[in-house]
Amino acid sequence: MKLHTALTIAGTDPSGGAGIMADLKSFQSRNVYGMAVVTSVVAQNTTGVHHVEHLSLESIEKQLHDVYSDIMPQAVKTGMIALPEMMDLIYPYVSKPIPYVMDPVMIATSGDRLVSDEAVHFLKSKLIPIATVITPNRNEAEVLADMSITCESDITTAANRILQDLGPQVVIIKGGHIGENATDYAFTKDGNVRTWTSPKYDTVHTHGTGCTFSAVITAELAKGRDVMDAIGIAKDYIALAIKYNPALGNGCGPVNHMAYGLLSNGPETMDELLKNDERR
Ligand SMILES: Nc1ncnc2c1ncn2[C@@H]1O[C@H](COP(=O)(O)OP(=O)(O)OP(=O)(O)O)[C@@H](O)[C@H]1O
Ligand SMILES: Cc1ncc(CO)c(N)n1
Repeated sequence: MKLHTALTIAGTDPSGGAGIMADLKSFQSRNVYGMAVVTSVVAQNTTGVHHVEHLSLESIEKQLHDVYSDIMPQAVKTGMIALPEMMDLIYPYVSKPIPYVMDPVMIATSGDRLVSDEAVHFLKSKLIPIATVITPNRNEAEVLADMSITCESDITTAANRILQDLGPQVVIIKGGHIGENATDYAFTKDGNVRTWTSPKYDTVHTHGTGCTFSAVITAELAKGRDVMDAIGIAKDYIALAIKYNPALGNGCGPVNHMAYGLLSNGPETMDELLKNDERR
């Protein structure tokens, strides 16, 4: 059976809610073969980040080499890349001609900082310009556009600044932290704007929502799906994952990666899987 392939380059979460663990769960749920390069080992759980250890550049380089020299991913995403030197090293790999989703991770759901100021500068000058899609939340968009965002028109201004000054193909400003509903706004380089809205669930269990959302987009792009369709699937996936969260842990708990597959009539029916098998 032929499977599409996707790679995440990010930090870890031993409690399974965010980072690489959330990415691999998302890839798997979307029937994509997931691969992972670890940048930093993070001791964290639903209550916060408690310790961070960055892997050596040598280790990251060897992991990247082992993936790309053997199983070429059809799409790649980056999450927590804490240091500018790591970005330098990752740059040639994410510049390959496959979709690149960059989640500009800066701060964990718990409020803990995950990357240095210098790394944010590098993110803007190096990685964002070559990204297919970037997925900042409100705070991250404020840092990237260098302005505060308090209303819908600020979102448009910030997105246009990001597109013009930093140059990704598509910027999605996520509305998890803005407004009464959870509305996400996508702006493309060629002037298209689209929004997706779901109810905003009144819950603390949103640990790893950003990682999950961008990982589902990556999985769909790996299948060759159009960016806007990929975002629509990711939006439905995250809304159900939050709604049916398993209420785990003592703090901000993780989301439910099984909800979308169980509850939606997604395209990956058993029939389709079998048809793919026959085509092999
Ligand atoms: N309470 C909520 N109810 C419904 N959807 C939500 C809620 N919170 C976030 N979302 C959705 O989850 C996705 C991720 O957005 P969010 O703003 O939480 O990202 P983030 O802050 O980067 O996540 P993280 O906490 O992992 O860093 C978006 O599609 C957003 O609209
Ligand atoms: C490793 C990692 N990446 C991203 C986030 C953001 O949620 C997190 N908490 N941990």
